[in-house]
Parts: sequence; structure tokens; C-alpha cells
Amino acid sequence: MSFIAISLPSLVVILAFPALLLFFVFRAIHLLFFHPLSTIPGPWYAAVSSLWITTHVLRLEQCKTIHALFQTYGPVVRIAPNKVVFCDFGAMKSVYSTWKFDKSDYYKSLLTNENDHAMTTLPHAQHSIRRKAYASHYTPSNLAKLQPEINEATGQMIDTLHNLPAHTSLDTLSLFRHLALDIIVASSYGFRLGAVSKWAVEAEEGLSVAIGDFPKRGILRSAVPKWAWNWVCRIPNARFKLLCDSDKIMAEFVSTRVYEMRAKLHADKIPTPVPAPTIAAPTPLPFLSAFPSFSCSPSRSSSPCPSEDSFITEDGEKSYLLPRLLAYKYPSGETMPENHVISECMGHMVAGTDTTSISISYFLWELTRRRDILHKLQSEINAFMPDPSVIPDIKVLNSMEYLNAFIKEGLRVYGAAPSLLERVVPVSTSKNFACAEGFDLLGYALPPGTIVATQAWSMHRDPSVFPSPETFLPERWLPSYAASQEGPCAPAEGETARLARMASYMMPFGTGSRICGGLNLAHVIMRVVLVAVLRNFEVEAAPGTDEKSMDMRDSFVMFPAAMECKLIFHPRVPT
Ligand code: HEM
Repeated sequence: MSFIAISLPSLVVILAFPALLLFFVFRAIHLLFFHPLSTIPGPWYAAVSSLWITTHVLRLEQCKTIHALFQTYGPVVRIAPNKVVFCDFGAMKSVYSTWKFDKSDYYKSLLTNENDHAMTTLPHAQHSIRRKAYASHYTPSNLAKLQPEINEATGQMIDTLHNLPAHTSLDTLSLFRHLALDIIVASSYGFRLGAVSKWAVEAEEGLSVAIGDFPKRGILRSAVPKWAWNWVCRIPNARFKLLCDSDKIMAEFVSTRVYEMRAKLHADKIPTPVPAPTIAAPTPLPFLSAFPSFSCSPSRSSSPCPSEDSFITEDGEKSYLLPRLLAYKYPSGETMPENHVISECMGHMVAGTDTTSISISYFLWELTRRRDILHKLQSEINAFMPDPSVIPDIKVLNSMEYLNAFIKEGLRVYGAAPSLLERVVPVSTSKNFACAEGFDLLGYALPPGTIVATQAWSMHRDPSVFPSPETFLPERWLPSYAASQEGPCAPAEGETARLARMASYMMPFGTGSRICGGLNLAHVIMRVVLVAVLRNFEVEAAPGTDEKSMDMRDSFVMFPAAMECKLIFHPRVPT
């Protein structure tokens, strides 16, 4: 009889392998057959590991993958051991509006300056305190007072485009990112950044680069251990340094604005803003409501334009975002600490810049393919904007029926944030919501701690609400549309019901208590920029800008596969 001598470490290795294998097999069996989510439809490999969905996240195609799952498995799908997605109006209302579930940890990857801002504040209660700090800045009446700043920056961009050599092809993602930044900086701090002017001489504004880098930095930082990240940031490469420092660059920019603003407040040049109302509930899509009439066109009309030091308008006080935050008091009576003010401001710059630029770029690209829509838009714009150098005030823009329909359809098909908005089924029970037995999602009980979400990409493509969902059709938003449809395609319901149903499925800015804080500003910018561009230019896709290059990729926000949108702006022949 012979014995093979095995050392202790080898024995541990030999036993560890089958033990691990057994562990994974038992875990998989548990997740597939005995886990509380095991009855929820979905691919089996998604139920046993997050690896499958993670590969789609890394390939920047999570949205489309999930959309395909809805088509295969129905409106509720398990996409990871602890994650369930749905595409249903009732469930959407329940999760985001009725029960207002807290956000998931995913949002922590968007921290600015290592601090929370409204978007990353996970618990609902803490978030509503944070939201009160800034909500009054984005009301339609305050934004109407800030339209001169928006017009001024847009007018400068139009001048810049007029001065370009004929047939110049330019990346609108970059152009509109600089413009959005100019507008957000002007309306937040009363500061003229001049990002578009720098862009025009091919000197990219550092702040704009930092904002573009910020999400990439977040993804990289969460993917590598801290020591490895610190090591990467020591690599002596200028571009790498910029990427690593994007957070710092933004923080320094805002700190300087805080310093200047405090000095101005001290010198009493700025009226201290009235404290925000006690309710932090989101303003319901008020962009079509009446705005006070206001008009200003720098270098273009007789209306006076604001100077950096003008904080008062004829019809009342206007206030930028920063003084509001500096004056805001937490329920404890303390003023908002400076690092919170800085991270909040940074959060708004990050949230508003690329989203706005991507949306406008996709809208214009769609127009390069759809001359029929372009002509209808342009004839409406010609009528409302007789002088191509004077941007009408927002009240006028809001009354443009076809423009509004176009923007709604644009946000439906190309909303810049089409991805999952993750929430967590609460652990604790409350007076109103006993979730000890799980939250009922379309007949499935989800235990506390389950991550649950829906995505605009799919809600906006429900064929029972939006017939031919892939067709870009602004007319579907016009009250007269159904009457023009004949035969079996004609909708049976009344026009008001049809429009209301479509509106209720729309969530380009999210929905419920965490809806985009800057949506009113986004609506103003989209209108101002679209009319100014389309009144002054014919837009053409540059060679290479096609369906393939513009194919959607997503990483919370969406962007074209080519990471650019090259268009050519031809000055319009005066009519
Ligand atoms: C077309 C442009 C925009 C789109 C599509 C968009 C979309 C969104 C979405 C989907 C959310 C997150 C909702 C969630 O996590 O549940 C959000 C949050 C937010 N957005 Fe926007 N956004 C846009 C423009 C802007 C602008 C211009 C600003 C301000 C300058 C802004 C400021 C914010 C803020 C502060 C939040 C956090 C809200 C909170 O939790 O209180 N966004 N946005």
C-alpha cells in the first residue's frame, strides 16, 4: 500500500476549489428557486449573478438590453439577483410618486467634491430639505427674469456660427456643452464665463472639460481600488491629470464664485433672497404656463441687458442660485455649510450641461433627416420671430404649438437621461406603508432591500400609448392629430384623454419627488436655442454623421456611438 504525501497548503487548495464550486452551485439554486424574487420572469443567468447585466453596462448598452427584455418577458423582469425592473405606469407612480422610495447607492458615484448634492442624497426626508434650498431658483417666474442671460449667451453663439468659414463641420455636443455651461454659470452666479467664445478659438474652457470628464472619473474611480486610483493620478500626463482633477477644478471655480458673491452680498449689491417655501414638492411641468413678459437681446435690440452687477429687474427682484443657497437655513437653524453649497452648485453644473447639449444635438440631427418637420418648424419660427436677431420672450416661445410638439417628441425619443432610475424597497415599516411582507409590484412581492427601477427609454416606447413608437412624429402631440387619422388606426379615446395618457408616460426628467430640479431651465434653453439656430441657419449632417455614428449608447445619460455629432450650419437666405 502506498501513500502520496500532500502538504497542508496543497490540501487546502485542493479542498477549497470544490468547496467554492459547491457554494456557488447552492447559491445559484437558492437564487433561482428559493429566493423571494425567484418567481419573477427573466433570464436565469441574470438571476444568479450581476455579471451579465454588468457586461451590458460596461458595453454602454444597458437601456436597449433592458428594453429587449421587456419585449421578451413582459413588464416585470429580474435583471440581477436583487434587482427588478418594470415598464408599467401604475408601478411607476407607486415607486416614484406615491411611496417615494429612497434612491439606491448607485447615485453615490455622482458625489461632487466628496459631498452630497440633491441628486445624490439618498433618503427622501433628507433630500426634501436639500431640495428646498434651490427649488425657488428654477421657478418659471425667476427663470423669466434670467432670460436676458440666456438670450445673451445664445446670441453670442449665433454670432460665432455666423463668423465661421462656410461649410465648417462642427461637433455640436461640444458647442452646446459650452453654451449650456455659459447659461448655467450666468444664471447660477451672475458670472460671464465666455466658454463659447473660447470654444470658437479652439481653446476649450477648462471647466467644460472638467464637467465632461466628471462622469468618466466617477466610473473609473468606482472600478479601481483607491490605492490604484491614487497611483493612476500620479502618472505625469497632462490629460490624465485633468481627468483626475475634474472634481477639484469645478470645486475651485465654484469656491471663487462663493468668495466673490459673499463680497457682493457684504457690500449689499445683491438683495438677500426670500427663503424658499416650506414645501419642496416639485413644480408640475409649468413650462407652458404664463411667464412675465421680458425681452433682451444684447447687441441686437433696444432692451437693456444685465450687467454683472445688476441684480434687480424692473418687475421685481431676481436672484441667482448661489445667493439663495448661501441664505438657506437647515431646519436646525444653521445656514447651509459652505462645502454643501459648493457641492450643490457643482451638482447642478454636472446635471445640466451634458443633458441639455445632448438633447439639442439629437433634435437638430433628427431635423437634418426630416426636412418635412424642419420646414414646419421654420415657418412657425419665421412667424413668431420676424427679426432673426431678436429672440422672442419665453411667453411667446411657450405659445408656439409646433415647437412645443417637436420638443415633446424630441424628449420622448431622445431624452438625454433614458436609463434606470434606481430606488430601494424600504426596510422599515412606516405608519402608511407596511412592507414587512414585501412591496407588491404587479402581483410580485418584493422584499425590503430589493432594487427596483424603470427607464424612460422603455416607458416612452410603449406601443399601446405611442403608436409606431420608433417614428419621430411631433404631430402625435397636436390635439388635431387623431381627427386626421382614419380607419383602424384612429384612436378610439377622446383627444384630451389621448394627450393626457401620453403625457403621463413621459419621464425624460425622471418623475415624482426626485424629478429633475432644473427641468424648467432646460425647457427655456431648448426653446431659445432651437428658435435662434433654426431662424438663422439651415442645418446639414456632416459626412460621417449618420444612423450608425448617432446610434444611442448609455451610461446614465445617453450619447452618440461616435461620441460626437458633426453638423454644418449654413446661414439662411433672408426671406
Ligand atoms: C434636457 C436636459 C435635462 C434632462 C434630460 C435631465 C434629466 C434629469 C433626470 C432624469 C434626473 C434624475 C432623476 C432621478 O434620479 O430620479 C435629473 C435630476 C436633476 N437635474 Fe436634470 N436634466 C436636464 C437638465 C437639467 C438642468 C439644465 C439642470 C440645472 C442646471 C438640472 C438639474 C438637475 C438636478 C439639480 C437634479 C437633481 C434633482 C433632485 O434630486 O432634487 N437638470 N435630471
